[in-house]
Amino acid sequence: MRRFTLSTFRDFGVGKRTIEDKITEECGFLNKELDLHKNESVELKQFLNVAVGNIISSIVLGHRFDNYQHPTLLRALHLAHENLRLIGSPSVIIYNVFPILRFLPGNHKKIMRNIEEQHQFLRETFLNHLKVLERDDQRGYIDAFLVKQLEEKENPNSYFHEMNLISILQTLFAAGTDTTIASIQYAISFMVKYPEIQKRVHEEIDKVIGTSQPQFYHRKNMNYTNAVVHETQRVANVVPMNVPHATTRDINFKGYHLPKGTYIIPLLESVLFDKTQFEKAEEFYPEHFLDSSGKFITRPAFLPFSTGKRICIGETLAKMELYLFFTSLMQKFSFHPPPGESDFDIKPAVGFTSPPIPRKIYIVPRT
Ligand code: HEM
Repeated sequence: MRRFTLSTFRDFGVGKRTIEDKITEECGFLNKELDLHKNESVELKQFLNVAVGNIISSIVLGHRFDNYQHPTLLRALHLAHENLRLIGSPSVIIYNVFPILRFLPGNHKKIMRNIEEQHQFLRETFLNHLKVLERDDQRGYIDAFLVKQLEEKENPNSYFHEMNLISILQTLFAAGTDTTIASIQYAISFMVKYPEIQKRVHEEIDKVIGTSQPQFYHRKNMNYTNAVVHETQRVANVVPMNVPHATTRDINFKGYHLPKGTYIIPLLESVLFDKTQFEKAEEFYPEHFLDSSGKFITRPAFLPFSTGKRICIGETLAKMELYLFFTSLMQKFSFHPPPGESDFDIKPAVGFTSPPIPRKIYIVPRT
């Protein structure tokens, strides 16, 4: 399924201009929505939800939702995000350690109910596709999966069955939206908190891109902005517990014997905040990703997408979304604390992913 998903993502333009065109198109819609709230204080999350949700919709369904209030998209995103919050809640962490507690009421029961509702919802809305499937005109991931399912219908062991498709859609909506939205929220929040960094990003955009549409190829000349985006991902650490893994054989790690099957939680904080790798590890310091002449440099400990065989499959897509949404928002607007608030704290929410606790931000158009 991982291989099928990666190759189908490529067929539908991930890593190519086609997906870039979809993202830049969505940047335009997002800017228009925000423009309706210029010189107001708003929570950005509601707008970013739909913008990023529309990119996943374009890949899986083959179309975006025109209306930023569209109930189908909002419901799909709500169900996906609520469970990510609940999975990281204290009662679920305790339940994971002591599964005997499953008989007691608590968030673990709500998660199961949500999953059931989500499956039902995805089946009713997105799989309506089946009725109009055109083998030679596949619109997105769902069509590609359904064509494969038809091809393999004589194979009783095929992985291409409805339950797998529903689970994949559920995963893509959860993993592919919440993390990216949280990262863009952090990027803008850091601009609010550090106006002098915001000013440098604006200056670079004006110099390199001017008033043209930001494109991914600009990134090679956008050293400072690129460093800001990387530093955002490092400090934000939006998947703090990573995804649980297990040892596939007995191993010896730093003198500890870990038998095959040992449950491992590889905390990304151990690399992202490693003081031997980042000189001001606890601070927001874009210079971590710049050399002495101001050129962008990568760092080996920069692993927000994890590493190894199960590294995030959405890395290429997420990097493009993060860079393009951030730059085009910054091209059109400047971001400030709401009038009368001088202190702008950025606090992470508790959950499996860790977005900033939503705060209102004052939006000013750049003329
Ligand atoms: C800033 C955005 C993102 C971050 C920080 C992020 C981070 C991660 C991390 C840390 C993992 C765990 C890897 C491991 O098990 O070692 C992961 C897995 C995964 N991510 Fe992402 N991700 C992001 C965006 C996306 C997007 C846009 C998609 C899909 C469109 C996606 C789909 C997935 C999937 C399906 C997995 C499971 C892969 C597997 O187990 O084989 N992610 N991600």
